[in-house]
Amino acid sequence: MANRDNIFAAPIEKLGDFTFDENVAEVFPDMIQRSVPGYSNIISAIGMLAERFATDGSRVYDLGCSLGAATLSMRRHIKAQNCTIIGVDNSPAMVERCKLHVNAYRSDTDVQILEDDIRNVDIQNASVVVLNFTLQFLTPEDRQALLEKIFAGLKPGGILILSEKYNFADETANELLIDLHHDFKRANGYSELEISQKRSALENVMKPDSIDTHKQRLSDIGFSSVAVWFQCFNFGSMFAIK
Ligand SMILES: Nc1ncnc2c1ncn2[C@@H]1O[C@H](C[S@+](CC[C@H]([NH3+])C(=O)[O-])CC(=O)[O-])[C@@H](O)[C@H]1O
Ligand SMILES: O=C(O)C(=O)Cc1ccccc1
Repeated sequence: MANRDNIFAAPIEKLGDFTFDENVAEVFPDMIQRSVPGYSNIISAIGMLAERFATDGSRVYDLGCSLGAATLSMRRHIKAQNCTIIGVDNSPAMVERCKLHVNAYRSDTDVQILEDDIRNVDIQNASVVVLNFTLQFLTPEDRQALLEKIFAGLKPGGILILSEKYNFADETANELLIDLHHDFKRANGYSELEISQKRSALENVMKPDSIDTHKQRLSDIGFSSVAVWFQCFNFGSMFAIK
């Protein structure tokens, strides 16, 4: 059984910014499952998309891989020969645990896990790039630069899978979708205090874009076939094909 997330359960006097430290890594599977609507479905579908898009001898990137859920889903599905999956995360606690998960099984598809900032990682010969709830933690300028680098490193016909929390220009819609997300968290056992303290801790570090901003930015960079393939409340996932 994975450890239960009770990080924000007791009142925190000096609430700092949310970080992916040891405590978060320890409870991460429980936290993400109870916090992100559709997370398991998205992880499964990333495997299915990787199976379709991974090509022989290419690289597959999982940027902000945390404990490697998307990496492992892709490794299970990929049939192409001589692919390498490269998972990258800058949290030492996440990377340490991710390596344990990856090394628990052998597979034909090689997996390398790197402790690094995704802004510094070289992207080349890529058939699939995954940003599963990672882009939202970068500044707007860094989001643009990273997506340009991904576009340049993708092979023609390669796919970017981009999952994010969204905001909505219409204030009524935005508030309703945030409320529904909070209902989802309540239904998964989070208290009002946990919901409000986590919300405050995330305020400075995670600034969601709208679906329109994402689509426009991807099209401007040169991606074709940009589409939202999943949405539940204010969370969703897009693909963009080069
Ligand atoms: N600049 C950066 N460089 C490298 N890693 C970073 C950076 N900024 C944030 N991260 C890492 O991005 C991950 C975001 S979690 C991804 C879930 C995973 N994709 C999953 O499919 O389970 C999403 C969430 O918790 O909402 C964390 O592990 C950070 O350390
Ligand atoms: O919990 C939330 O409110 C979220 O927005 C999702 C999330 C999940 C895990 C770490 C950070 C944010």
